[in-house]
Amino acid sequence: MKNNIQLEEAQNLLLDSITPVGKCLVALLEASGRVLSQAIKASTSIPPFSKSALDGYALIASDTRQAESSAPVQLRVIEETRAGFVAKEKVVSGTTIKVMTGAPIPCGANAFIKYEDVIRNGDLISIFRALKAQDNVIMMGDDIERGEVIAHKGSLVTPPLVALLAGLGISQVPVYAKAKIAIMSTGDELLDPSEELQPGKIYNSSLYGLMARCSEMGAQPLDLGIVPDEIEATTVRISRGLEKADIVVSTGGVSVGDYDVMKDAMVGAGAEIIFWKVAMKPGSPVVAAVKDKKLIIGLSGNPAAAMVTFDLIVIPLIKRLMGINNPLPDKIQGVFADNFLKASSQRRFLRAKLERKDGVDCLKLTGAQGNGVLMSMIGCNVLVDIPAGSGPVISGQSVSGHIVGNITDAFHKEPAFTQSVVSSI
Ligand SMILES: Nc1nc2c(c(=O)[nH]1)N[C@H]1C(S)=C(S)[C@@H](COP(=O)(O)OP(=O)(O)OC[C@H]3O[C@@H](n4cnc5c(N)ncnc54)[C@H](O)[C@@H]3O)O[C@H]1N2
Ligand code: MOO
Repeated sequence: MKNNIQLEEAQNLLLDSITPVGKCLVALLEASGRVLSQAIKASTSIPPFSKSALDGYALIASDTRQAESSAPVQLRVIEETRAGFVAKEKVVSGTTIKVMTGAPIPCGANAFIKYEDVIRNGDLISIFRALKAQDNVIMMGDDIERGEVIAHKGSLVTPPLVALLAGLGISQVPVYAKAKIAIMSTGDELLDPSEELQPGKIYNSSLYGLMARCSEMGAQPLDLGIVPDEIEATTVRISRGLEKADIVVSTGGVSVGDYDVMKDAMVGAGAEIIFWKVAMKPGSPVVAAVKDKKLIIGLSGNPAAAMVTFDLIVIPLIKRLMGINNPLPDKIQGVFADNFLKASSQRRFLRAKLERKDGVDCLKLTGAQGNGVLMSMIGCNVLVDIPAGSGPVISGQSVSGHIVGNITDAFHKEPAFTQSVVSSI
């Protein structure tokens, strides 16, 4: 068992020991947010035929070579067609077919002219300028060529990709299966939020927060509930989790107290401890074990510490399980926009929010940084990484951080809506 290792070593040790879960085919809408388990090749072009970019007339460009404002060329209208229909007639020299936007190019034609640029009189149109072949034609394959790879294995299925897949007539999408993450919270003090609060007890916040995080990641959380601080009960619960899930995550019981039973329970369940303690604050007592190639990760009981370590250690594992090639959080460099005066002998992760001001990426603390303080997880999208042995961090100092949430808000100037305050009920 390794002890007190660096975060990067912990991340890599765990990432190296897992492979993506299975693959499956899902309906198009269900694929949104999932990861492709194979590359997608276009079996058809988009558009599948050349078509008109505007409402107008299909013609042969060379027929208009002599056209001038003072000497228009006249063409005879022989048919009308529109999107969804194929013209029956062929355009031959001296003729034209009226079209609506999106109509397939009629046989014989090679350009379109818009209504506003012609004068129609009976079945004749007058054209006052010369056109070139392909003018106003959206060519077949303009968007996607048949045979083109439109998305690679490991790509995230985003809404534009859903649209492209639909455009190619793909209704079932090959994706990685959802990772199943079983989560339990240990602690004799814990109550479910549905229960009445009792003296000395607290509500179990971590279980719900971590399960919600799993759902947000597109994984499937399995609720293993609250477990008392007893080795045997915890062992049984770990084993139950291992039967059903790809990873088992627990909170609490990882420190050195008399009731910190997690390591013993992991061993009791037949797992081998990989490491205990990571050189970071919060969340240092995290413990990881493996049984039959499945990981069990014991996070610290302090709610914010549990969430921070979940983001830095467990989420990359979930991403890898679901086929994402680069699962570690992206890094960002920014200007610290606060004062954090506490010197730190340990490497410390501060909950912060990215705000772009006058083109500068500022990292502003989201609130108090105590290991149990959950409020500052709200709005936190970056964990500022303060190296071990640092003195106070002051405003204006350059810092680096790990992106753990949605940072698009940072680029919006105004809030999208007026926020109303909701009191707890
Ligand atoms: N002698 C030492 N004591 C402690 C050390 C140490 O190094 N030496 N480390 C401290 C640090 S740092 C942490 S973190 C904790 C880790 O302890 P545990 O993982 O065993 O966590 P617990 O003691 O079970 O809980 C800590 C704290 O969080 C509350 N808690 C626990 N679970 C939940 C939950 N699901 N929802 C909400 N709140 C929860 C719990 O009541 C405690 O207050 O050890 C320190 N001690
Ligand atoms: O390591 Mo504890 O999780 O710092 O709060």
